[in-house]
Amino acid sequence: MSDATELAIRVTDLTRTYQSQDGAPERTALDQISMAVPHGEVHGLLGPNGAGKTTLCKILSTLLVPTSGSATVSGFDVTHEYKRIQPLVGIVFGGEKGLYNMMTAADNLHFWAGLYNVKRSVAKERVPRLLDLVGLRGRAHDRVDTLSRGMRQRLHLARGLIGDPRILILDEPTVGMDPIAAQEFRNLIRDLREDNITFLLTTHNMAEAESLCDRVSFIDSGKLLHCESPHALRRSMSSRHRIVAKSVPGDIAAQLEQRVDVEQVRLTDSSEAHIDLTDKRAAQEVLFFLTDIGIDEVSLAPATLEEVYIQLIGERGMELGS
Ligand SMILES: Nc1ncnc2c1ncn2[C@@H]1O[C@H](COP(=O)(O)OP(=O)(O)OP(=O)(O)O)[C@@H](O)[C@H]1O
Repeated sequence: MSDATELAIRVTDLTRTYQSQDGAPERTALDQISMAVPHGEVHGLLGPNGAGKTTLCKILSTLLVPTSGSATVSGFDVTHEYKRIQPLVGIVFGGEKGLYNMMTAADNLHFWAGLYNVKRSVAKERVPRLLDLVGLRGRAHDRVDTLSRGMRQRLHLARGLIGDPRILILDEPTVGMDPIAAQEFRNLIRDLREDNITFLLTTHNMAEAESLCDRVSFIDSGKLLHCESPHALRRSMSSRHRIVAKSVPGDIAAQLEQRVDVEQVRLTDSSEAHIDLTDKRAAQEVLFFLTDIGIDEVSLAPATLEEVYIQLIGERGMELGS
């Protein structure tokens, strides 16, 4: 057996192209991507519109075949052993796909249980349990078109779990949810981690990726740019050095702003000063200076994942993936 069996997902030199209509050149959605995701990891797929994230999710859930290269899920090849993969993988696509509006929440889950070959007796126990898990037991007998968008997303998650998957692929699962519903959804994912489910999560929400993911892969124009923990990425990729200090007097803030290596000094509502500097050395100097004059609530703050994203991908903005 190959070492791929130790991994939930292994992708090797994976390329996927799409034929275009009207004789236009074919489009390369994934360009020789390689990555490995161990069991139990929450792995984020980040990148701009058209980067290739959904294409990767579809290949791993055996909805699409690769053009070249290979991918395995729990050691099974997506092209040749897709029947072994299907029972292991749950898919949750954001938006409207995958639920039948005219059917009730419970009937939708029973329907999908049938497609996943879940025994009736098992489904009878599992459907109410999953509805409970996603907070929809009270709406079990309501038609899907009477549920709010956030509720439908939670029902999507229950649908993704109906086959008792080992790997759950979530493609923008919180899109369109209000902040509370999205928070509850994230809490659910944290709870599910306890069951050692592996998650592949596509999101444009950097705070979500930062709070949920063990590691993230940045994809841009079908290529993998970086694959690291959010924390490591924030530390290694950031060219920004920010000092956060409490109770900085106005004259000191003004004095710091005069330094050539200080980009900006911003005073926040919580009486913190955010001092952005051009390099690490300058940051250390300012750090020493502040502690010297008795300001002891002072620290270096790494960039957020969102800032790293903008740094990596932002400059090309809307051109990407077009
Ligand atoms: N069925 C298709 N036919 C032709 N081209 C496609 C098809 N599906 C996707 N593409 C193209 O492949 C590229 C990658 O698309 P994909 O949907 O994988 O990106 P994405 O990263 O998921 O984007 P988004 O964040 O907008 O959902 C894009 O250029 C897209 O236009």
